Amino acid sequence: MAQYTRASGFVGLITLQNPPVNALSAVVRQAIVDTVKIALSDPKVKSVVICGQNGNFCGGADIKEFGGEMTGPPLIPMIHAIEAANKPMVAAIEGNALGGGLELALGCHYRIAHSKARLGLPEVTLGLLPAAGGSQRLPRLIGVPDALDLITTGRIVTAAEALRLGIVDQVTEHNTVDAAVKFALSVAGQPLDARRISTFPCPRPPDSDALFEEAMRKVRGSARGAMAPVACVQAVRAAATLPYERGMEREKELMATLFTSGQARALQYVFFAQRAVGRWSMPSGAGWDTSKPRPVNKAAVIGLGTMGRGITVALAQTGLSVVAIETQEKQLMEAKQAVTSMLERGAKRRGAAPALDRISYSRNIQAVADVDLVIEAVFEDMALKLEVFRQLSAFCKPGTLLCTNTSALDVDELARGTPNPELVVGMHFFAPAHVMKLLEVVYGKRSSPQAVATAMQLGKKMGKASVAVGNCRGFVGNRMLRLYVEQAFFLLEEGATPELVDGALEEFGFPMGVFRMSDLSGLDVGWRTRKAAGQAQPGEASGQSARIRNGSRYSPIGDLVCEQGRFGQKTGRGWYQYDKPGSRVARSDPWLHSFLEQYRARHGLVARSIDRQEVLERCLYALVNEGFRILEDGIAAGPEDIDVIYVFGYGWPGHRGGPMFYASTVGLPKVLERLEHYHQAHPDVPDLQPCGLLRRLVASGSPPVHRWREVIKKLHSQL
Ligand SMILES: CC/C=C\C/C=C/C(=O)SCCNC(=O)CCNC(=O)[C@H](O)C(C)(C)COP(=O)(O)OP(=O)(O)OC[C@H]1O[C@@H](n2cnc3c(N)ncnc32)[C@H](O)[C@@H]1OP(=O)(O)O
Repeated sequence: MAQYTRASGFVGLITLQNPPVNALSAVVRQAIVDTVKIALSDPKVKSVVICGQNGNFCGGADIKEFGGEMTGPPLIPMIHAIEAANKPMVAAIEGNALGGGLELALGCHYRIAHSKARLGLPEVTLGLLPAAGGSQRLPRLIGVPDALDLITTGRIVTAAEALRLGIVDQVTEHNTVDAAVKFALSVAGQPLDARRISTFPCPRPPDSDALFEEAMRKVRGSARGAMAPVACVQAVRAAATLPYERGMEREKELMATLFTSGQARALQYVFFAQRAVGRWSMPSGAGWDTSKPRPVNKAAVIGLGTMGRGITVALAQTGLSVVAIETQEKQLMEAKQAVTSMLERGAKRRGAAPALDRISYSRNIQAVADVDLVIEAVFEDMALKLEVFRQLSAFCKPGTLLCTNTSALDVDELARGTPNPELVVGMHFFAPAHVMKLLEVVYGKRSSPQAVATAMQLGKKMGKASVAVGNCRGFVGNRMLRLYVEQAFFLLEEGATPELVDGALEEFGFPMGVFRMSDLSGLDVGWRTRKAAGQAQPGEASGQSARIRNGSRYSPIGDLVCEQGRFGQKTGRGWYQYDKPGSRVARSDPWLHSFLEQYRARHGLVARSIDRQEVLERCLYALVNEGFRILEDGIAAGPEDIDVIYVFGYGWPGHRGGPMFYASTVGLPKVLERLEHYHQAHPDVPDLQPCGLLRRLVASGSPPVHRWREVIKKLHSQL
């Protein structure tokens, strides 16, 4: 709702009240309409201030209402009434003014912001556009180029930047409502014609056609099939080329298309999934609501390779003191230089001072003596990690949390090697660790809920989407990825090319297909793991037996490509060819195509025609099927956990909502039917056999994704 009071005798004060972010629900909109009427009809009131309760102006339209039937007064006429008011309307912005919240403020005649306020139009991240007049008012207020930037990216700006751009009229360090009331009194009675943004002409840059074409090219390049960024450009173009009323009509049309597209629903699901993963739980029942994190003020990072350096930067940027430890002098010096320049670059981007003095460097592991938490990031080798953990257990103060950054190793085995296994958790960072948004927090059988809570809180502080998952080979992300990549290899054997597979996946919305991604990350990484597991066997055998491991189909194609020294971009050759080692532009490679032909001939395989639909179904449904197994095994607590991991760590397109959400939109019966079909066609691939949980969900009427947790809970309680 909204509370109406009078301030300083002559100012009507409307306070939005809808915790926690004062979202513009139907009730709030109705209350705004009612209180504005009261203020405008009260002859004693000379001007009006709109503010939000609890230091937060407004987080925008109530996203939860988007799924259902819209009730209550619509936003657009409400904001028009505010703009048309004959008394000065002043927005007092503390905390967040986002989306519809900022659009409401743009309807006011003046905007006063606190120095810590954050303003933006992030609708594009929810698959929408600022359709309460924001796409038409903002360009009129700050010009087309800046409006395009903010609206197409959803970028949130500080009060200082908002002042510089002309979004707000004044920034205060003091009480914002007091400042706004004082300001409102000072402008009472002044003419308002020049303050109604909708009446401003939109400043049109001389080269506006080129500007919009460039903006469209840019969003099409990065949107990967997402509709909202394109619609945002179209809406701003309407602001620049049409009168306000017609621009509003265009905004409405574009919004209607987005609203019913399915992409908005997917992105809004991701928004809530991101929040849901914070409410983590462990199979014991312990979770976020029962486990208190330990305070972490000082942390250590052991091992300053690529991952260790990124983790050091991420920790220092969070405000922690960090001891960065590397035993080799030369590597320590190199790492120090690299960390310094990463921090300096980051600070320059943010316009802040680099956090260089938060880090101390040491060659001595005993420097961990006074830290609260250690993140070990040495080479992925169990014996080496066990030795490091043995030393940490000797030198750390009691209660220090011991985290291992690993993408594959067994967290329980590592914990067993320490006297306090309850203090051990996995923290699977993604490279580059200071940039990538995902963190898998891996709890072992004996990890204490407090240790998990501490790692989860630290992840959140680092700005990561942190997901608590159980311990198994590959955890959640890599366990599912293995099957996706494996299907891509099988498709090559059956007649596909890397270009076909990558083309289908990139058209789906991945930034890179399997093979371009493998070239980027290095083919040798997986080869080393397969060799260690005894799967990759040197030398070329032929016939079917060469393609079987432990009774299941195996493709040695990746191993054979590696045997040629083709490790991807770094060697200038991989699944594609590159101009030179390190170059990034992938070109089709005739060598690879003839290698595939010879391979098929040697193994008696007849190439068949494969279409993009089959590529998608094989790769994506195999991945989704493993996701169901992960849920069945209790490694992830719900589909949201898996979806957040895939959207934030594996390039899954957000507008498709993550793999489990995607499966629900395809329809679980269809996913089941296609998996059954492919399993029948490939009985030597047991992973294609549909998971029991998937069958169970289909048998129980394919409930919507938000109800899967109930089915899984029931399933686990029956075991
Ligand atoms: C015809 C006109 C139609 C449309 C035009 C307008 C469209 C819009 O306005 S769309 C909404 C645009 N706003 C946003 O995208 C902001 C979304 N919110 C956030 O980014 C953040 O929540 C925040 C920065 C405002 C606050 O962050 P933080 O303090 O970290 O809190 P949480 O994110 O954990 O949020 C707390 C709690 O609030 C729920 N919530 C937040 N924003 C909204 C919202 N706009 N509508 C509904 N609910 C919202 C959030 O889900 C959390 O609750 P749960 O933990 O229960 O999920």
